[in-house]
Amino acid sequence: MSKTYNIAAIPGDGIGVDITDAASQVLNTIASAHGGFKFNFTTFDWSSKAYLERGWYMPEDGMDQLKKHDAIYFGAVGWPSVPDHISLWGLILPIRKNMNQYVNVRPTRVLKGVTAPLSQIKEKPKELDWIIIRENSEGEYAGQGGTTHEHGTNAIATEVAIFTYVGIERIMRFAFETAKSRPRKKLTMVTKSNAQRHGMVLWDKVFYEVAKDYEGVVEHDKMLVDAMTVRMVNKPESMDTIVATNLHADILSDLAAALAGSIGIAPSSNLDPTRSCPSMFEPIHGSAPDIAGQGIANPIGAFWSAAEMVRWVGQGSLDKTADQLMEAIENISERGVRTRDMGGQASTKEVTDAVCKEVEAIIGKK
Ligand SMILES: NC(=O)C1=CN([C@@H]2O[C@H](COP(=O)(O)OP(=O)(O)OC[C@H]3O[C@@H](n4cnc5c(N)ncnc54)[C@H](O)[C@@H]3O)[C@@H](O)[C@H]2O)C=CC1
Ligand SMILES: CC(=O)C(=O)O
Ligand SMILES: [K+]
Ligand SMILES: [Mn+2]
Repeated sequence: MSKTYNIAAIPGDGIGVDITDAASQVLNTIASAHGGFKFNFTTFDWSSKAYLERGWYMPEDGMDQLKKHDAIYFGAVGWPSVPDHISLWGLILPIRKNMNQYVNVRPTRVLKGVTAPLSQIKEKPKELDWIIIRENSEGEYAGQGGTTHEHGTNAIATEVAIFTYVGIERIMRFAFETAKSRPRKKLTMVTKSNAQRHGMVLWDKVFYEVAKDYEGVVEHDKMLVDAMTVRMVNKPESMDTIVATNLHADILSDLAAALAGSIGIAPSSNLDPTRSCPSMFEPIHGSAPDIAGQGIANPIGAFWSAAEMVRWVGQGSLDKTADQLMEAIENISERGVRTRDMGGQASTKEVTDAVCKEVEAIIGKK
C-alpha cells in the first residue's frame, strides 16, 4: 500500500521559486522510483510579490492551513521592494515560532565533487564534517523591543534578546542527543558570555547542567563566538556537533557553508521534535535577488533539505531513500554537473534533470 505525504510548499521569492520547483521534481522522482510512497504538494503563493499586491504574507488562518500537512517545504523569503524585517516577520519567523520549530539543524560537510575554497580544507575535505544545532525560537530573534521618537536623532530602539531556562534546556538536550548519535560523540557550545552577562551566562549554566547527564558519553567544550570563527577556519577537524544561539548559529552556518564550498549547498531542518506541528525544510540561503530569474541557482542545498524531509517524514522507514538521494547529488557533482557558484557552467535545470536520472538509476538498481 502506498503512503501519501502531504507537503505544504512555500516557494516564496527569488531563487526560492526555482529551487522549490527543482526540489519537488526530485521528490516526485524519488517517490515514483521507490514505489512505496508519494508526495501530494499544496503550493501556497505567500511571497513578497503577493504582499505588495494584497498587503499580507499569510492569511489569518495560515497556520491552521499549514498544520494539516505532514511537512513544509520552504524556498526563501525577501525581496528588495519590501524591507527585510517585514518579509521575515511576515512569513518565515512566525512559522518557525508558531509551528514549535525550536530546533534548526544545519549539517555541513564537503560533498564529493565539491572544492572547498581554503587550501587547508581542500587538501583534507573529510575533516570538515559538522552539524550545527541552532536555537530557533528565542534569543536574539525573539522579536522583543521597540522604537520611540522614531523620526529624528532622538530615536531610541531596543532589540531585546530573550533566553529562557526551558528554551535553553531543550536545545541543549537536542544537541547532546545529536552529538551522541554521531561517531565522534563531541559537542562544542558557542557563547558570548564574556561581554553579554545575563542571557549568555544562563545559556552556559544550563549547558553545564545538561552536560552532567552525558558525562563519559559525550565529550564537550565551550567557545566564545569570535574565537569560534577562527577555529572553524583553522581547525575544522577539531569539531563535530555545534550548538549556538539563533543569531550566532545563523552567522556561523553561512560561514560553514562557504568553507565547505558554497552557500548554495547547505540545508536546514526547522524541527518540532515533539511532532505536534509539521516541521519545515529549506536551504539555508535566501532569495538571492542578484541571480534570481537567471536559472542558475544551485539546487543542491534544496535537494539536501529535501533528503532531510524524506528522513523526517519517514520516521526511520525512508533513511535509505534519503541516503540514495545524497548519493545521487554527490555522483552528479563529482561528474562535473555543477552550477557557477561551484565553478561549473550548468543551469539549475541541468543539475536537477541529472540528479533525477541518477536517483532513478540508483533506486532502480538496488
Ligand atoms: N530563510 C530565508 O528565507 C532567508 C531569507 N533571506 C532573505 O533573502 C534576501 C537576500 O539575502 P542575502 O543576504 O543576499 O543572502 P542570500 O543567501 O540570498 O545570498 C547571498 C549570496 O549568495 C548567493 N547565493 C545564495 N544562494 C545561492 C544558490 N542557491 N546558488 C548560487 N548562489 C547563491 C547569492 O547570489 C548572493 O550573492 C534578503 O531579503 C534576506 O532577508 C536570507 C536568508 C534566509
Ligand atoms: C533568516 C536567515 O538568515 C536564516 O534563517 O538563515
Ligand atoms: K531559505
Ligand atoms: Mn541565515
